[in-house]
Amino acid sequence: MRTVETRSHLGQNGRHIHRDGPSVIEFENVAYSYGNDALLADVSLRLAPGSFHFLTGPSGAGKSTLLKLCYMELMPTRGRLSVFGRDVSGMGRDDIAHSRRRIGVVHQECQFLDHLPLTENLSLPLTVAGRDPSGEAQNLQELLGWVGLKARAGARPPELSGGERQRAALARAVIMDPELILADEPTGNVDWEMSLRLLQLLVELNRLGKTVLIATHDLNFIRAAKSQVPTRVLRISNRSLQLAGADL
Ligand SMILES: Nc1ncnc2c1ncn2[C@@H]1O[C@H](COP(=O)(O)OP(=O)(O)OP(=O)(O)O)[C@@H](O)[C@H]1O
Repeated sequence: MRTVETRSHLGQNGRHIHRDGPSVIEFENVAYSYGNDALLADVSLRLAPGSFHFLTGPSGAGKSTLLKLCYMELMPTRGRLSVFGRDVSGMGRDDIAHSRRRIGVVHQECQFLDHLPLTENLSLPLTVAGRDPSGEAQNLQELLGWVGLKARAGARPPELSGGERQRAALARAVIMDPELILADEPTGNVDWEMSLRLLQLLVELNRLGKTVLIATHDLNFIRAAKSQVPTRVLRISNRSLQLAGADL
């Protein structure tokens, strides 16, 4: 693991995190409905800076929906949601875009531009943010090394294995040095060895001070994380959030 190299780039926000500071995310009695029926009702949750949380629950319970609320892709139907201390209901488009830059997202299905090599795919968030990727070449190389993909820098996404794509997705999610990482089933398509490798990367990011929220069905993955880092496991059940039992 190339911890030292990576710290120079990824520790920038982490170093300043006060773990007892304002919540990164706070749900207060939040409800969300796609149609008439409430999918989530009365959800209250606080993610403290630097905390590591899992979100679990049956398929269709609303895990991805809750992550989308955190990323402000969806807005609560009822209740109050604050992201980095700001009530999302008062945010305009620019505020949302600004807050999103502080969040790195790893999706269930990694979306890449298939015609571009990996390095260019990874530097897209920089371009979107108006930064010149050529000035960040060193950071890009460090990130590729950190996720073990230096040798694959010129490969196009369809040439990558499932595990390589997941690690590339994680590298892309953290290229802007986010304070919060949201991962939706990051181990969905990879074997156990690769799951552990991804876990190691996520734990390392958390040790650099980043707040981590992972939605997963994979109880073994959760158990492996619990042996390495203090975590809280939340379960969506009956449309609300509960702390999972000590069996996990
Ligand atoms: N855009 C949408 N419009 C209407 N219903 C939706 C929409 N997105 C999701 N749903 C429904 O909301 C419910 C929760 O979906 P969600 O993806 O949040 O669950 P999940 O817990 O992440 O599931 P899984 O573990 O299978 O990924 C599902 O019944 C789903 O069909």
